[in-house]
Amino acid sequence: MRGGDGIAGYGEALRLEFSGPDRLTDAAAAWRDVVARAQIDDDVRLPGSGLVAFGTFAFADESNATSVLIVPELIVGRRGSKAWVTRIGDGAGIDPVMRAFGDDFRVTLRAGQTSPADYVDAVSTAVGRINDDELGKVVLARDLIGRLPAGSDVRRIAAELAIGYPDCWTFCVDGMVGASPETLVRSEKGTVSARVLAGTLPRGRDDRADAEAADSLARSPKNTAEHAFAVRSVLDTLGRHTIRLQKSQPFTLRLPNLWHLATDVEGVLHDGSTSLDLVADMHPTAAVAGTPTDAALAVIRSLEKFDRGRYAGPVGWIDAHGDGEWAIALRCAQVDEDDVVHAYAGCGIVGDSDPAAELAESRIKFRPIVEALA
Ligand SMILES: C=C(O[C@@H]1C=C(C(=O)O)C=C[C@H]1O)C(=O)O
Repeated sequence: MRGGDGIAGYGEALRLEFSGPDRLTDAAAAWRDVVARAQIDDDVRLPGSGLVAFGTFAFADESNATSVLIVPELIVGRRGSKAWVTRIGDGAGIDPVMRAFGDDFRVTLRAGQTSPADYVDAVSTAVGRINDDELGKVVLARDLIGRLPAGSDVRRIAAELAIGYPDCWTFCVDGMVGASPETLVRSEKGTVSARVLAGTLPRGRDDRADAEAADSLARSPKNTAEHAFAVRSVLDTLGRHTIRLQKSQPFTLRLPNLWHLATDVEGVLHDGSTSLDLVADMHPTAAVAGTPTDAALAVIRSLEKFDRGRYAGPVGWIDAHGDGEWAIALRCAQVDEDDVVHAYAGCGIVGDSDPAAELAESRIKFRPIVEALA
């Protein structure tokens, strides 16, 4: 959901689970099979109408988290002035009734497997490795943990995020809930687009300080270098699937909690890839892993003490044409079946990163989810 437009599913008509290094290509193939066997009646013909699966995928090949594609029994969608209902399989029996939110809850998150001091140490070690020329950039994250009262209504968290962060993509799929400012890829009727982020500064305390923050972000060699890595990785991959690939100039994107450096990319699909094929090829980008990818993933494995689960993985939806909208799962938390909440946030580390500043930045990135739970 973004800016009031979006799709919400009820029930589960089909649930497909994936894991391991081929989880994304397996999902792309499985979705082709599902579509080939489906009989679809869609008069609305808008992005998100007709047969749709929602998905959330683990970040790492070796993760213990399951990756899923879920086809709901009933979907309610809205885009601009149009709204629709899609019924799937036996969904004919379900009515899209409004269900009141469950009880209000307040949860405080505390440090998980990485204390703030551990994070500062990990960042220092990473800076050392970058300056030894082992790699150019690595994204290091830390985790927070908490527990919701039993049976809490996770929709409350999604609703808070959608209201507070209308320019972000708010998602809630299989307990993975968040509001991400960054897309991995969107495809719609042959046009492929992406919003790449990397480079961050906190918002200023007043208008003047805020304008200065945006200005210094746009001029900062550290942030522009970090941003360039992320844009290059997206252009390289999308270049294989598109023609007329264009990028905007980097611009400063204002969110309620911080400024990001952003670049929008758009091209014309030339090889019939579905949005999941593109996701499979693009993940993980330099925005959430680093560069070069393999060296960055090795540093993440050695310095992060936890399984990222679906954090920093692709989250979104795909329709019967293969079109879809996939965000990178950031500013998010995973609510497990036992009501335990794991939240994650990370920062792109380059050669001149200051560990204390990165810790402060990660704190601000936690703010959307920490506040939505409070
Ligand atoms: C890794 C995260 O964010 C990423 C890292 C950024 C940075 O370091 O500047 C900015 C946006 C995202 O690409 C996160 O929010 O957890």
